[in-house]
Amino acid sequence: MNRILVLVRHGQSEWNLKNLFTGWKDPDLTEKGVAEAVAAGEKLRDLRIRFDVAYTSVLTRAQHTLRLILDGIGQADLETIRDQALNERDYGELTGLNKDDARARFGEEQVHIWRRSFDVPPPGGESLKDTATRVLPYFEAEILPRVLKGENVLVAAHGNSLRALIMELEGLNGEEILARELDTGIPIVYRLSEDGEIVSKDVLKD
Ligand SMILES: O=C(O)[C@@H](CO)OP(=O)(O)O
Repeated sequence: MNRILVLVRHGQSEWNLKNLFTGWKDPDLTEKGVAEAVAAGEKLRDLRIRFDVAYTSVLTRAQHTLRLILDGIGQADLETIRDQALNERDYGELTGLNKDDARARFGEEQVHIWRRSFDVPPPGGESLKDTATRVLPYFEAEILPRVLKGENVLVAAHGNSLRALIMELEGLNGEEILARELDTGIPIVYRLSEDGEIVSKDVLKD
């Protein structure tokens, strides 16, 4: 089996647990997040995919998730490329605020718009559209060509940077992608055709 692209959001982070806007801040995984990453590795090991390369962001929670997965599948020495292009969406001035406190302060609707509209950025931060503008050129230049030449590629990244990738891969519009919530530590396994069409997609949920 080749031309496999696996996308996995990092396991639960300390700031996910505290319900804080995280963005480019760098908390590590919680115990639950570690267990999620280990479980993701077990599921991938059962599929017996041998990866040719892995990509991740420059943030600890994604790198730690990737490391646990690679240990789990017996590929701890796999070539790993870390790039800021795969970082979480920058939440600007919301970074570090509790999401419930932000709703109380700015109103439920405004916070929903900041979190889940396509092109309205939070103050000082990136919209999903802005995130896609940095993630997609990197994906198209670095990651996709390796899949299309027949390699198996693992990407461990973040809720919103992966949304941008999924939007492109699945041809979704801004509204459709925002309705997708990505679970922490759940691998999505795509097999692509030579021209980048999706041949199959499996979400490795229990
Ligand atoms: O806080 C964040 O950086 C992200 C991901 O945890 O949150 P949201 O789901 O609100 O976009």
